[in-house]
Amino acid sequence: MTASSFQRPLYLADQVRELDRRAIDAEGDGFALMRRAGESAYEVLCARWPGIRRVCVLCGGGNNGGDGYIVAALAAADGVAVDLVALKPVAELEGDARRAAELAAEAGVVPVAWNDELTLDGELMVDAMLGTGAHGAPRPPYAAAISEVNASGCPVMALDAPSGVDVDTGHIETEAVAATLTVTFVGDKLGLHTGAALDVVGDVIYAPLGVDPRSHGGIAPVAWLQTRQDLARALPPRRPGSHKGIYGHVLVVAGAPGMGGAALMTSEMVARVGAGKVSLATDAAHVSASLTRFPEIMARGVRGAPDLEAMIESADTVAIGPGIGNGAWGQAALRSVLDAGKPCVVDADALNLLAREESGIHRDDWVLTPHPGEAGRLLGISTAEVERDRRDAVIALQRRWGGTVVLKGAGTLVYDGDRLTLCPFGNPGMASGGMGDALTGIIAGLSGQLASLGEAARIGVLLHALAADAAALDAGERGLLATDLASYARTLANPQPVSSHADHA
Ligand SMILES: NC(=O)C1=CN([C@@H]2O[C@H](COP(=O)(O)OP(=O)(O)OC[C@H]3O[C@@H](n4cnc5c(N)ncnc54)[C@H](O)[C@@H]3O)[C@@H](O)[C@H]2O)[C@@H](O)CC1
Ligand SMILES: Nc1ncnc2c1ncn2[C@@H]1O[C@H](COP(=O)(O)OP(=O)(O)O)[C@@H](O)[C@H]1O
Ligand SMILES: [K+]
Repeated sequence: MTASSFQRPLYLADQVRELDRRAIDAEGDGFALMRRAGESAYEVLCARWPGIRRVCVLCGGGNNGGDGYIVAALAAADGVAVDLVALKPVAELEGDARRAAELAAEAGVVPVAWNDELTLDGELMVDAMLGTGAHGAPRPPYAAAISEVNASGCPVMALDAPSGVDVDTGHIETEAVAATLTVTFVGDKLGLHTGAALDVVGDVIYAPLGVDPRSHGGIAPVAWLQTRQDLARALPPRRPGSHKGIYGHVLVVAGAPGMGGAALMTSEMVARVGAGKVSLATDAAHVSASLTRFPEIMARGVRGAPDLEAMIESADTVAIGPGIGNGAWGQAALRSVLDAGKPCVVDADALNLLAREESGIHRDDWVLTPHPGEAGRLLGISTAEVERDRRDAVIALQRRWGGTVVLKGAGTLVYDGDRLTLCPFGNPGMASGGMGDALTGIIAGLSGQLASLGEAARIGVLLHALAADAAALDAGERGLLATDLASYARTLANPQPVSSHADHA
């Protein structure tokens, strides 16, 4: 896939430090960059908290602290009362951070050394304790200061990253500052957009500080942040002369005895995002409900392998997994699908069966959509290990199983062996049963309309999350159901205005 000009590149801490270094070399002055970091943070602060009277700035001993001293200097010069808590004595600061502290002193800011007796208050806390130079869990006195910031109950603006977050992975080892917003500098960081970090970053505002990371050749981003515009780019209006044969025939294999809901939710989504034809192979007991609810979907009860093989034969893509269980029905169905060698989207119980039974399988023409638990089973590691480094996990899954892997959960990652994309949309209302089935249907439904299965996975993840956001905007996150997504998914699958022949007459 070609790089979308809309997508924002994401980097690791070491890469951003290298970007900093190159920008400083080009400019010949590191302090100018730090000054711009402080200035842009202060601008964000004033826009978000206009008329603020009192701030508390906590500064660490490195350059992240330096950014904080600049913010403190600017606030004090503006007549804002500043309490500055220094985690390292100013006399021990070095380089640019030292210069920034001098600037704050000139503006009348008097630092107070951190001690456990301090009670933090103010209208706003500014977290300038740890940035890209942090390694491992926060050590004393940072750990205590982080707890104290969180206990204060004040809004928090984090500079570059909330202290305590691993900016490479989003992992939080012990405790991180819970920010209201994070202003991140020079290059945006992967770990601010996935996993546990999402609970503490607040709104992430990217401030490039005049540095264009893309102009610094040789530093390839580790991932790309999707944008809404990606949908319109991928899903142009349909050709007026279209017929159903060109948009793909998707077979959904889902719903072992007693699990018909998953089959209906998956196949409804296939149809709603515009597949040309949808068939459903399910347990015979679910057929009449399916026909009643969706007469457009060709539902058949599967009695044995020959039945299923015939249905697979006539399909372009197969989606398998939702509600297939781990019993005989599911095992036989998965075996038939894998033997047929058709492009497929594999989810849910099919992934658990794969993890249990298939040792050497590796394919290009499939999409696997594990949530972190399923991902752990596929890799033979724990869910916690998957979540500790989601990027590492999705890359390992793709290497092991091939194709395109979607690692679900907040900050969903999609990796096709070449490009890693991160979906910044979606909301906690999606933590409800059936949401994964909807995603499987959306990806399979798009597969016949896009250039590759990998693209169907990327665009499907985006569309699914945006549909959930639109639905949550209407009626809230709590109580959001997978079936609520259908009408929004349809709208989002048509991002361009629709024209009819009559318009051209
Ligand atoms: N001139 C530059 O390089 C620029 C740097 N910038 C800022 O500088 C930051 C990076 O600065 P640094 O490289 O000095 O790193 P940091 O300021 O992020 O952290 C380094 C300090 O934290 C301590 N530390 C590291 N891990 C710790 C842990 N787990 N527990 C307790 N203490 C720990 C180190 O001993 C050191 O004192 C960026 O995040 C950004 O905020 C920006 O001002 C832009 C310009
Ligand atoms: N907090 C969240 N933020 C964003 N997306 C979420 C969140 N929680 C769940 N999701 C998404 O909802 C879907 C849930 O899928 P899954 O866990 O397989 O559900 P189920 O098995 O119940 O169908 C995934 O696409 C996941 O990324
Ligand atoms: K910070």
